[in-house]
Amino acid sequence: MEKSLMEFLFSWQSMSTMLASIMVMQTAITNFRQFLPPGFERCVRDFLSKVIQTAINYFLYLLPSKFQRFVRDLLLSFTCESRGTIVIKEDDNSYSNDLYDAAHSYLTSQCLFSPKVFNFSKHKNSRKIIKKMGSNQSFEVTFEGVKVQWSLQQSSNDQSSSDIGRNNSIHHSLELSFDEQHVQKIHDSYIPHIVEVYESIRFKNRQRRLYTNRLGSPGGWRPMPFVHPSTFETLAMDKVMKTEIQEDLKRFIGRKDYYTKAGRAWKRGYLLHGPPGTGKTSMIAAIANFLDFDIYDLELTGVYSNSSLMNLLINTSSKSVIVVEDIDCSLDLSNRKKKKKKKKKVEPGRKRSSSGVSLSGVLNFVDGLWSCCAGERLIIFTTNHKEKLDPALLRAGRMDKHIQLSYCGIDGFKILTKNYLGIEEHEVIKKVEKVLPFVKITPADIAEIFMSSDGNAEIALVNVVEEMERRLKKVGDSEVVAEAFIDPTWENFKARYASQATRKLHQLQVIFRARRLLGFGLRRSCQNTVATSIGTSAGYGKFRGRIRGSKLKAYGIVDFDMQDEFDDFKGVTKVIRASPGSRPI
Ligand SMILES: Nc1ncnc2c1ncn2[C@@H]1O[C@H](COP(=O)(O)OP(=O)(O)OP(=O)(O)O)[C@@H](O)[C@H]1O
Repeated sequence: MEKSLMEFLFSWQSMSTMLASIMVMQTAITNFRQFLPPGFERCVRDFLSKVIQTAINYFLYLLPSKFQRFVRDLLLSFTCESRGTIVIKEDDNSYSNDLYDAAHSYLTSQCLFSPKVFNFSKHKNSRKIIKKMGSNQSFEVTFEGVKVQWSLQQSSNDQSSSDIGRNNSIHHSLELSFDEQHVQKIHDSYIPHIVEVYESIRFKNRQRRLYTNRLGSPGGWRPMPFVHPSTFETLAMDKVMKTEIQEDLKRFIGRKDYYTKAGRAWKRGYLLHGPPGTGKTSMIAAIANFLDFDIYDLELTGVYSNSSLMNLLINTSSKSVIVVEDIDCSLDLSNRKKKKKKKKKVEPGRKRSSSGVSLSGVLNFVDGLWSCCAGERLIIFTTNHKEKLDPALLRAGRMDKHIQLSYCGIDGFKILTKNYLGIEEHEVIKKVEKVLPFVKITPADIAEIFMSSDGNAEIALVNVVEEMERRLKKVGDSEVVAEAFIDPTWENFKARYASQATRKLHQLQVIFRARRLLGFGLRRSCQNTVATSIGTSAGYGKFRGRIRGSKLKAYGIVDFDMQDEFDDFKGVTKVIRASPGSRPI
C-alpha cells in the first residue's frame, strides 16, 4: 500500500517536472521564434506534443475514469496548440451510429500496420484474430500531412432506465483530436475518407455477423461472429429446387436499378415451410453464406411493442438476412378472418407468446414504409405450419417466394451420403431410390443415422435402409388389420380403362412397385386397383390411387413412357419424386 502510494507520488512528481520543462521550452520557442530556421518551430512543437501524449497515456490510468478526460484536455493545452476534438459515440439516442462503426473499422485497419501493442482478441467460434485499440489508449494517424490523435473512451450508463438490462451498460466513444487550424480538412476530407475506407473494407475481410435482438445493446442488436458450414452444396434437397433458389437470389442482388425503377424497396421475402428437421435453418445459413450477408435473428417474443420492432428494423444494415424462425410459435398470426373469439389452446410443450407485437406490426415490419430504410435485404420466415399463418402475411410483396422443404428425396439422400459417408455411387442408393418416395424420413433423421454409424459407410447404409423398411412396415402392419375397402368407383374405372391413356396404367404401376417393396402380394393387388384424379403435364403425371384391402393411398409425381402402351405392368415407371404427403395410409 505504502509502496504504491510512493509510486503514485513519484509518478506525479516526475510528471510535474516534465511539464514544467516543457512549458519553459514552449515559452523559449515563442519568444525566439524569429531567430529559428523555418520549420524548426513546427518540429519542436510536434516533438513536445508527442512527449505530452506519451506522458498522458502513461499517467492517465492512475486517475479515476471520471477525471481522465478533464486532465487529458488540460495536459494537451500545454502544447500551446488549440486542439479541435470530434467525439463519435457508439450509439446515438439508442440508434447505432454508423460513423462509429466506420471509424472503428478504419482504425482497426490502420492498427494492423502499427508496431504499437494493441488489444488482441478472438471471439468464441471465430477463427479470426482481431487487433484493435483498447479503451483509453490512443493512436496517431497522419492524413495528408495532418496529425490526428485517436482515442477510445468508455463510460458506463448507471441511470435507471425502464428497459430491462439497460442499466449499467457500457458505452464507447471514439475521440479524434487535431490542430484546430486543420478543422476544415478534417470535416471535408478526413471524415469522408474514413467512411470511404470503411465501405471498401467492410465486405472484404470482415467477420460476418449474426445479430440477436437484446435490450440494452446498441440499436437493440447484439452481434457475434457468424460461422456456419451449411452451403447449397451441402444442402440435401431437390436439385431443381436448389438451382431455382440460387437463381432467384442472384437475380435479386443484381437488380438494384430494377427495383428502383419499379418503385419497390430492394428486399425480398422468403417463407420456408415444412416439417421439423427438413433443413429450414440450414437453408438460411446456406443463403447467408451464398450471398455473403449478415444474419439478424429476430426473436419476436423478446420484442415488447410494434415500435420496438420498427426500431430493430431501422437498425439493421444492408446486405443482410432478417430471420424470424417458427413465426407461428412466436405470435398469434393466424388467419384474422377465421379467428374465433374463444381463447386459443396452447399446444403442449409450447409457451404462450409474451410478445406485445401484433400482426399489423409484423405486416408493417415486412412491407411498411420503414422496410425500405436500408439497401438489399432478405426477410425469411420459417414455420412448420404454413396453414396457420394469415394470408396477409403470405401475399406476394411480403413473402414473395414460398419454399417447401419436405421429407428426404433421392437427390437429398445422395447429397447426404456424399457429405456424411463420402459415397456417390452404391447399390443401396438404387434400392433407396425406390423406397424413398413412400417413406417419411427427414434429412435430419438420415443424418443422425449416418453420424451414429461410427464412420462405417456400409453399416450406415444398412442402418438407413433398415430404418426405411421399418417405417414402411409400420404403416403396412396397421393396414393389414384395416377393414377391407371396396372402392365404389372401381367399376367405373374398369369401364373407362380401355379408353384411358396408358399413362394412367403406368401411374398405377408406381403404386404396385411400392406394394412390392412393402412385401404385399403384388399381382393380386393389381387386380383390385382403382386410380382416380389424375392430372398430367408434359411428361409428368400426378397420381393418386388406392389399393383395395390395404387402403394404400399415394400421391406423387411420376414420369411415364408413352411407348409402352397397354403392355400391362412390364414397362418400368420411375418415381421422380413424391409430392408432399405421398405415403401409404
Ligand atoms: N436439407 C438438409 N440438408 C442437410 N442437412 C440437413 C437438412 N435438413 C436437416 N439437416 C440436418 O439436420 C439438422 C436439423 O436441421 P435444421 O435445423 O436445418 O431443420 P429445420 O427444418 O430448421 O428444423 P426445425 O423446424 O425443427 O427448426 C441440421 O443440423 C442438419 O445437419
